[in-house]
Amino acid sequence: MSAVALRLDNISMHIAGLKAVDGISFDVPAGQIVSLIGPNGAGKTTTFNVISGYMRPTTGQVSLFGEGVTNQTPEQVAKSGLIRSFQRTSVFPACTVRDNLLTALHLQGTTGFWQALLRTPAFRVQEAQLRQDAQALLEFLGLAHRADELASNLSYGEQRILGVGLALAAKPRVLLLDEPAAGLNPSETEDFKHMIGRIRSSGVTVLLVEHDMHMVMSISDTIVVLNHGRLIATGTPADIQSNSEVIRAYLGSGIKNAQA
Ligand SMILES: Nc1ncnc2c1ncn2[C@@H]1O[C@H](COP(=O)(O)OP(=O)(O)OP(=O)(O)O)[C@@H](O)[C@H]1O
Repeated sequence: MSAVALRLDNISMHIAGLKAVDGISFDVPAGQIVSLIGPNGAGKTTTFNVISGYMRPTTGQVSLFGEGVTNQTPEQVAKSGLIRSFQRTSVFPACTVRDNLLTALHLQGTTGFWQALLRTPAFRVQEAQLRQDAQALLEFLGLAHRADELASNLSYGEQRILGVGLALAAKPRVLLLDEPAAGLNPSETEDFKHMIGRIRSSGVTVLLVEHDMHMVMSISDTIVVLNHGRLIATGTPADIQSNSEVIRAYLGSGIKNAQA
């Protein structure tokens, strides 16, 4: 049996009297791509907010590789290895693609201000390592040919990929992706899909919220379906596509289009 990367145990989140999330429990197995789907207002973003420490749940526990992270701040959760990439791009537009990644990698660096100022040997060794890491990340993202371009000159799809690169620079064990395909054209969506596959192959567990059912059905190992704050189904893409409650609540007549 594979290890559990992320476990939600009876999570509820009441907001102004509304049960935005109502007693949900599910596991994200290590090394899998798991998608969280459901109609608008189902509670997906609220669940992400609870997992990543932006909201304190009304009830329940979140654990990451067996360690409780409920009620930790987003910074503490990130330190524990869970990084969230937001739907809105968060790149530095006036910096080159390479400098964006170097800045994100620097945030993980261990040498301090004085070492940097005095350019100590430790600083120079780390600097060389960061440049190598940035190059490896550029190649992983498929952005090596755009390395010296200003981020503001990238297409929307490339900026989204760079945004994920900034999250990867933090070396996550679990990556949360919020609607990665939103606003992407079909070829950008295809590129993004392949990149998510490469992220999984590199050993990072991925949990995503996504409305693009082509993407969800073709890349997910497991799908978790929410409706009105409750978990109504969990299973493989094939299970979910034939689940009558999910079809009624969400997939509806779009089921044919949802097939990978
Ligand atoms: N800060 C808030 N204040 C009031 N109500 C909220 C707040 N956040 C979420 N809600 C409500 O909680 C419910 C769940 O919202 P949530 O954004 O989690 O759904 P979602 O599944 O992410 O929807 P979408 O697909 O539209 O992003 C909705 O009824 C929403 O209006």
